[in-house]
Amino acid sequence: MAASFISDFRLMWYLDELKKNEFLQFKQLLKQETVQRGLQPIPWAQVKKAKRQDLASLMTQRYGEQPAWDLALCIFPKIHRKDLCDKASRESVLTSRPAAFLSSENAYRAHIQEKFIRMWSRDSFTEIPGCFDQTLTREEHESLEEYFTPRVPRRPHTVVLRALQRVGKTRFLMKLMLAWSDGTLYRDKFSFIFYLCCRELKQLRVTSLAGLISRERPDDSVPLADIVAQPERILFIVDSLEELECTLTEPESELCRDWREERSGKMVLSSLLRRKILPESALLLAAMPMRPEALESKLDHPNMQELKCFQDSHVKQYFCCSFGDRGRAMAAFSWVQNNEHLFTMCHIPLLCWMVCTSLKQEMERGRDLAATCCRSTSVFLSFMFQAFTPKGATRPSQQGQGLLKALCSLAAEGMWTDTWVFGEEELRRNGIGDTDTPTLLDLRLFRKYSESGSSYSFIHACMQEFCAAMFYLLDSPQDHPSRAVMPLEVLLLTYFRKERASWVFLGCFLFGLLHESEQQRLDALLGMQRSRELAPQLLGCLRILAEIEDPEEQVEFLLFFYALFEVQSDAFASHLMSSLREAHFPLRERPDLAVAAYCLKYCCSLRELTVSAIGSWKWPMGHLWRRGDHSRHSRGAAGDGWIRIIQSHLCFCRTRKVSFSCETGIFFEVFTSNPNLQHLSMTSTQLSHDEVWFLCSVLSNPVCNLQELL
Ligand SMILES: Nc1ncnc2c1ncn2[C@@H]1O[C@H](COP(=O)(O)OP(=O)(O)OP(=O)(O)O)[C@@H](O)[C@H]1O
Repeated sequence: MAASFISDFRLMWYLDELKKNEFLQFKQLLKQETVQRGLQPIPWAQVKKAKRQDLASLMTQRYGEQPAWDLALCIFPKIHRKDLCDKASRESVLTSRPAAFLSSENAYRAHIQEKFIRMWSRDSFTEIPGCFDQTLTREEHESLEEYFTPRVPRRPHTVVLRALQRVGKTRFLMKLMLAWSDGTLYRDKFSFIFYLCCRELKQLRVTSLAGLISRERPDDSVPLADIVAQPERILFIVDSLEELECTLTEPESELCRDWREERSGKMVLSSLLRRKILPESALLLAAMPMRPEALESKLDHPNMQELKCFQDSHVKQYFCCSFGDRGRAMAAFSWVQNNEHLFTMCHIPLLCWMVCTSLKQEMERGRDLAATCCRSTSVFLSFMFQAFTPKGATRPSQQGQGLLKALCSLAAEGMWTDTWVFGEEELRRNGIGDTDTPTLLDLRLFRKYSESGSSYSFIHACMQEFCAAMFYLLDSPQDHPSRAVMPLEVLLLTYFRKERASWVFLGCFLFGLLHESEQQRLDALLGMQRSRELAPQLLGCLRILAEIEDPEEQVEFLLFFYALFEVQSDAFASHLMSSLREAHFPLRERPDLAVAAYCLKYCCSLRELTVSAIGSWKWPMGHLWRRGDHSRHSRGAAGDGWIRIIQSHLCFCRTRKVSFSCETGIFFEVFTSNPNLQHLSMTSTQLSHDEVWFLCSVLSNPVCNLQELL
């Protein structure tokens, strides 16, 4: 855009930004200001009736372009619109730059646009045309603008976007880059935005910040030194921070002090994040919530944000678009919505795609979803079955079964060696040949880890966990090519003791595969009947765990509960749970409630129960109770239903000691129906005013037999 064009219309554009009352004040102050400066005032009658465009012309004609502009800049702060002066000074930096600078900037923007459009289409099999596109929504746009609006004057900005794995962080950053490259975002804020992906950075043994920037610039007509001379106009985006395992605790002496200094990729990044190089630049980091640990304390006043990419409405929209047929889509959606586990899964786009793919195919084959897709294990099994069964066949070919076996072997090795990205050697060791990788990519089980190189990962960590669980049904760990792979008993202990943070669903999948209704599908998929042999062994391990002394120290109850929930065997659950005397578990997300409700039903000998509600999940206390109307209960949210089920289980059990450390008193009501409950601990519980009222009313209830309240 020509600079002269901008200056001709500049005053009018700025006056356009004023609200009606601000524009009136501007006119009043214009009169005073011209008098004070000894300038000849414009007749008030003309000023009074002038619209914004007219006033801009009157001022420019009477005083000349620059003096008219200076007058306006002096008036804006007086009407509390200093932001317009700030905007003007930012723009003047932009327009005063030499033509070479502007053309280099434009070339860079064009390069970014091309690069990110290419990246977008590379990994887009989950995308639904016309459903989610490359444009930022209005809300996304507003929050991104807000992130870099000064909160603390003169402090450089560091924003951290946290979100779970595969939730769509990179996708969001791609949209940001595209919006910036076409001039709709941060136009006045940043001349350059550099996107650094830790996945790629990890592969660089030696580099410098200069090197990282140069990799991205197609034209070097402007020396790099000129670009970094204005660091406040640069934004660095760092994606997948957790990949680099950058602890940000490296000794200061090892960090770079200059953007040209060479170090490992990790050290250069650490120097940038710890503000040793280009400290005035802005930073936007995307990372998983807890990785690296205590990130917040290691950065300079970071603005921590949670990225919510795929919400309930998106899940619904995704179902509608991917099914095509609205009736079927809505049937499948309401089926999923009533299943806490599947619905939670669907908030990760990739898993939502997987759920839709499985449900759609099961529905097309006329199968009952309640029988084929009711738990996470069954959905994964459906997906696998469909992926490996050729069109028109009823079961996988022998060759397919061989590949599946190799895939499961790879997954098991990955779990034990904490590997999520596999190179050619690991693939070959586990029996996956060069010709198999395109098949696995086609089946959407694998994805290429980075554009360059030949490393692969499962499409989602859950998929790796599922395949690892299947390995134990397929093969004997002693025969695995890697000695790291341990026997089943060790796996279960490791899982239930939560010794490995990255093992989230492994144990659940293992037990889920034992479910009666999976057996036949599993036999057909694997071409053998090992699951029946394994069942007693697995259940025996669970029994040992349930009977150990001091269980709280030894196992994570909730994981144990989840495993039982996946098996869904009443006989087994009651056998294991009926002797359980203590249970201690946190409730973090909505599915935890369903699982706890299922298991507590069988805990008839429970003596002590500790339930803590942690995390940001909002407890629906408001639905359950309103002061002055204790009898009315609304069951709006699905979670309310589970709370009521838990309450009703607690009503019947002989629990005497109930140690609650909830953030709210959602279970208080049980004290009004079960006199066996005699002890309540609420240390570190913070009750709202309403909840205190509720507790008082519970305590005065004749059925309440509380003897001890801590
Ligand atoms: N709105 C969406 N609609 C459809 N698919 C999506 C959407 N958002 C993300 N995806 C898909 O989900 C997958 C993961 O997305 P993305 O790589 O952006 O997530 P991430 O959080 O950056 O992952 P990671 O944790 O591996 O860094 C990709 O295959 C992407 O195409």
